[in-house]
Formats: sequence, structure tokens, C-alpha cells
Amino acid sequence: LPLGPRNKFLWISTITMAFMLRQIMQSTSSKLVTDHSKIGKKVGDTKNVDFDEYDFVIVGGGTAGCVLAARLTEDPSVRVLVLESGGSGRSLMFTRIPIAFALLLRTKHVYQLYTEPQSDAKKQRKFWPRARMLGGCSSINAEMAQYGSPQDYDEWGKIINDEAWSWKNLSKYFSKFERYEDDARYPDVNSGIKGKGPVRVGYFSDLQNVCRDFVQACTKIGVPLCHDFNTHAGTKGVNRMSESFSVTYIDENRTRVSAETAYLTEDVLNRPNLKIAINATVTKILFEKNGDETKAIGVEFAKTKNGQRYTVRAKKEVLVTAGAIHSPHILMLSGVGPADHLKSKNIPVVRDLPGVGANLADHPVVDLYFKDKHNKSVKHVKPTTIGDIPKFLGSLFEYLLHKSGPLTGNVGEAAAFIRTDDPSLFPDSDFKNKVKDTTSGENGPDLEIFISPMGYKEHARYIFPMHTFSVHCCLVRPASKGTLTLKTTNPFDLPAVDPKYLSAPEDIEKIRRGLRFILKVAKQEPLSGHVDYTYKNKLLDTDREKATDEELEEIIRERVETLYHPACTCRMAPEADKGVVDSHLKVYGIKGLRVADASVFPEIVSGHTTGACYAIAEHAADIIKAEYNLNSKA
Ligand SMILES: Cc1cc2nc3c(=O)[nH]c(=O)nc-3n(C[C@H](O)[C@H](O)[C@H](O)COP(=O)(O)OP(=O)(O)OC[C@H]3O[C@@H](n4cnc5c(N)ncnc54)[C@H](O)[C@@H]3O)c2cc1C
Repeated sequence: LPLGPRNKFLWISTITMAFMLRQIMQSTSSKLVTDHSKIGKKVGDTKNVDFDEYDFVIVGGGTAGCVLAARLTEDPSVRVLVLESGGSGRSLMFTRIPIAFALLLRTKHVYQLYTEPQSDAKKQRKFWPRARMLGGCSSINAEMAQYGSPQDYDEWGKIINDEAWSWKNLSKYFSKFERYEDDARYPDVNSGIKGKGPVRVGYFSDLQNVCRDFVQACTKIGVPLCHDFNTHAGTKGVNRMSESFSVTYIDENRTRVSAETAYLTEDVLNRPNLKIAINATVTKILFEKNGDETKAIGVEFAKTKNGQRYTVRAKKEVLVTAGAIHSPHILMLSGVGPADHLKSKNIPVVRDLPGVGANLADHPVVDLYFKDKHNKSVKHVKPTTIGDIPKFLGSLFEYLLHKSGPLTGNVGEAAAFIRTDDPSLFPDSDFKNKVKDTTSGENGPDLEIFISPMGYKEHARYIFPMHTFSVHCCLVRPASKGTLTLKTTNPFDLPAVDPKYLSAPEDIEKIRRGLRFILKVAKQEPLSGHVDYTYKNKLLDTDREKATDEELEEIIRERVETLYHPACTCRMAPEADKGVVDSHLKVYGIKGLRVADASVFPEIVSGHTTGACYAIAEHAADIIKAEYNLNSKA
């Protein structure tokens, strides 16, 4: 552009903005290894090239993997290698700006997974994005820092018959990872019971008026206010909610806190006993048989589908932390899984474990959309009209200059956790169909209702062009369970995932109750003051109140989506109960092999899943340190 005064302004603004954006991105440390020949041995290399040996090889540098890497290398005598199939998460701008994560979902930094056609959801294939970068899904999630209910963990302790996993013992690991400091704006939060760990949590996200008023409206229809979801009381009484969405994984600089930013600090990366290889996809685990004993002795990995394979040895253990999709995938590719299925794919069976890939659980969510009377939605954060562009630039400047505004939002700004059998919300006189209790205990919820200050579909690919807000009904204790199986034996092909959404009829009834709850809240002051009831549009749900049960069921089957929480595919449970790992997270029947991530959940928690993954990994690190007599402090 010629340098006229107007263009000069444009240039200066653009350069300033680019500079400021650069500031919020953190550079990829030179500590990350990209030359794989420096850490592994080429498969097929006839010369007996010396290659590095590590005590522990961590498969997947995601949420749990980063925790294990940092904790285990606190002992300088232990050598740890992390193999991560993606690159650095913190060097990507869209992981740093809190609201921008949705822009990453359909990029090469995210596995583009689709479910099998869902028989009970109009045969649709549902998009299931999973992160492919350091920090894993903690680098792309919606930053909601709610950890589930204490009863969920008591249930875990019972299933695996080990009190170490029940809330009274596991809760110390939640304190170990989180860091919450006093916030004068939230005097009712007891910081004395909070942790001082590396993962900063706090009330630093944006809160739009419509979301604040949702909270008020909920309290008016009988949902008590809860000042903090994450206490020992948890969601006790369940009809409680927070003033804003509890806390978020967003720090005082209004940037995302991921497992990579919190645990892989410069100090940790500089430890001589830690190596992290990126763009390194583990293709299989290597085993050695000695009599009746099978031991994991290392892994094979590669950069690309047809690229050079490398191997690396693990003197002590292989620790699989590739998440709920890829951990069972890697086990199966390596011969650990249901024998019949492996044989059908010509994979030699190392250990028959029918639980691998079974029990797939996820939180289904159904959204309702309302026209925003005040035209105050934050739809301009992803501009869809010409008019959105100046507003977007304004918000970008506000974010960069003042660290405030809608870009500091996390989409799900306020929430209510309720029970579908709560007679004060769902009286028998109005709700004739009975519901089965699938909660983890009488104080656990089965529904989460949360609100976003804009309407969107298809994981934010589609933003409504008019001003809307959406309220989401998420079934946090679904009865429907699914499966994960191999499609092919190529490790670079994604597995077949079938969550079997809505296959249990009670799931429909519970979500329907949730939708009725939403429609009632939308009619309640002060939220009703935000709804334009005169605006008619078939896409919106403003006048859905009179919908029949059948019509709501139709909406549920049409709109059901994932809340991105797959779990339980390598369940920690007795082997006879389709368990894959024991209470020390060791894979049954194999030495030197553990799994520690969302796949080991014995049951899905009635809340968000990142906290549980951090706690599992912190606990796993202590279990391993105790077993090998390792030091705890760096
Ligand atoms: C869009 C989205 C929004 C979410 N919102 C929230 C939220 O608001 N709050 C919340 O608590 N939870 C949320 N979640 C869920 C939460 O982030 C995950 O449950 C959690 O982070 C999973 O951690 P993990 O350690 O099990 O796996 P991940 O964090 O997924 O880590 C797995 C890692 O393994 C790597 N990997 C996979 N295969 C291989 C291989 N073969 N070789 C090497 N590396 C491999 C991956 O690249 C990844 O880094 C969300 C998730 C998504 C996707």
C-alpha cells in the first residue's frame, strides 16, 4: 500500500498488533528434539549403532504426559524421554488467546477424528477433535476448571478396591497440581483449602451480562448458588452453581494455562535428564518374552506414515499417556487387546485383554439457541459479517492493550450442575417418565447446564449471523457406552470410535429434562430480559416451550455432539470387569507397562476431565517414585 496518512495508520496498527501478538506466544524451546536419529536407533540399521537408553519412555506429551515428565525428572538420576506426535502447543497463537481454541480444531495440530455413524442419532458421524501437540487437549480445551464431584472418585476407589483413588486420598493430588491465590473479588472462595501447584487457575476469564443473568435466573427457579465447585463439599446438594464458571485454566496475563506451559517450564526443559522429541509418533510398543513373563522394553516411532522407523529402549518402563483414543489404539497395534479383534487384523496377540477399547464413555451435549434482544453477543470474535470486523479489531486491541474483553472468554462462562431426579426441579406431576439414577452418589449431578454468549454449531465452524446466545445441556453421567476398535493396522490411520450416543433410552429422557430446564430458565428474569421473543427463525429455540416430548427427542437425536471428554477405554478396574490396568496403573499381565491418562478412568466423572487427568498423573508419578525409590525434589 502507498504510504498515505490513512494507510500509514493501518500499517502502524498492523505492525503493532503483530508485535503484541508475538509477545503472547512463547517460543518453542530449542530443547525439543526434532532430529530423531539423535534419540533412537534406525530400524533396519545393520551397523550396531549405539542409541540412547532411557529409564522411562513416555508415549504422548499431552496433559498427563507433561506432568509425568516433569515429576519423574525431579530425580536427576532418572533419564526420561517423551515422544510426542505433534509440536509445541505454546508456540501456537490460538492456544494462547483463551477464546481462540476453536480455530485450531480443524487444523493439522489436531487429530481429525469422526465417530462411526451414530445409529441413535440419525446415522450422523460426529466430529471428535483430539489435540496433537505438547500439552495435548489441555492446549486446546475450553479452560473450564471444574474437577467433577468427590463421589466420582469414591466410586473409583470402590471399583478398583483401593482407597488411594477415593476422594479423601486423591484430593491431595488436585491440590498438588492447581494454584489458586486469594482473589478479593471472590471472598467466598476459601483459598486456604486450595493448592499451590504449577497449574494457575483463577477468575481471569470474561463474563458477559447474559451469562451473569443466567446464574440469577437459575437461582430463582430453585438452584442454590455455589461459590466454588471444587471443594471437599464438591457439588454436594448439587443444585448449586457458581457465580461465573467456577475457575478457569487462564492466568492473570489472560493467556491459557496448559500442561505444557505449567509443567514444561524452562527450568524443567533444561534438565539434562529429560529429552522431549516432537513429531515423533509411537507406532508400537516393543516386548521381550522371558518364560511366562512379558516385559515392555521400548517403543518404535516415526515421523510420518512411510517415514523411517526408529526404536528406543526403556530400561524401567514404558508409560503410555496418549489419551483416551490413542492409548488403547497403541496397545492394540502392539498386540495388547481383545484377542479375537487382534487376530482378525493379523496382529500377533501379546496379551488378550478384552477391556482395551471397551467401555468408551463420553459426555453428550445438546444446545438450544436464543435470539439476543440487546444484540450484545460476542459473535464478532469470529467475524461472519462486515459489521463484525471493526468490532473484532476493537476486541483484539482491547485484549492486547488491556488484557480484557471477550477474547479472554472461554465460551462456557457460567454453569449449573443439577440432578434429573431432583423433585424441586422436575416434579413427578410434570415429569411422568421415571429416570434411573446413574450418578456416582446422592450428591453427584447427572446434568450440567452451561451458557455461552454466542450461538454456534459444528464446533464453532458455523456462527449464527444474528446475535444469539446458546445454552447447552450436557449429560455428565450417560448410561450409553461405546467401543474403540482398529480400522487398519497402520498406526497413522485413526481408529474406529463408536460412542453409541443415546443407545440407552434413559439418556434421552435425562437430556429432555435438561432441555425443559433450559426453556424454563430462559423465561425467568433476569435471563428472559435478554431474549427477543418477537424474533422468529426456524434455527432458534425461542418458542420451543410448547414442544412435545417427541419433538424434543427429535432435536436431541439431531443435535447431539461431544463435550470432548472421551474416557474409560483402558479402564482401571478388575480384569474380570473389563479392566486394563490395576490400581498402580500397570497393564495386566505385562511388566514395565503403565497407562496414565483419561483412558484409565474407571467411570466417567460428572464434570470436566482435565483436572482428573492432572490428578491421575500426579498420583502416578508418586506411585512410580515410591516403587523405584526415586527422589521427589529436583
Ligand atoms: C475442544 C476441547 C474442549 C475441552 N474442554 C474442556 C474443559 O473446558 N475443561 C476440561 O476439564 N476438559 C476439557 N476437555 C477435555 C480435556 O482437555 C481432556 O480430557 C484431557 O486434556 C485429556 O488428557 P489426556 O492426558 O488423557 O490426553 P491428551 O491431553 O489428549 O494427550 C494425549 C497426547 O498424546 C499424543 N499422542 C497421541 N498419539 C500418539 C502417538 N502415537 N505417539 C506419540 N504421541 C501421541 C497427542 O498428540 C497428545 O499430546 C476438552 C477437550 C477438547 C478437545
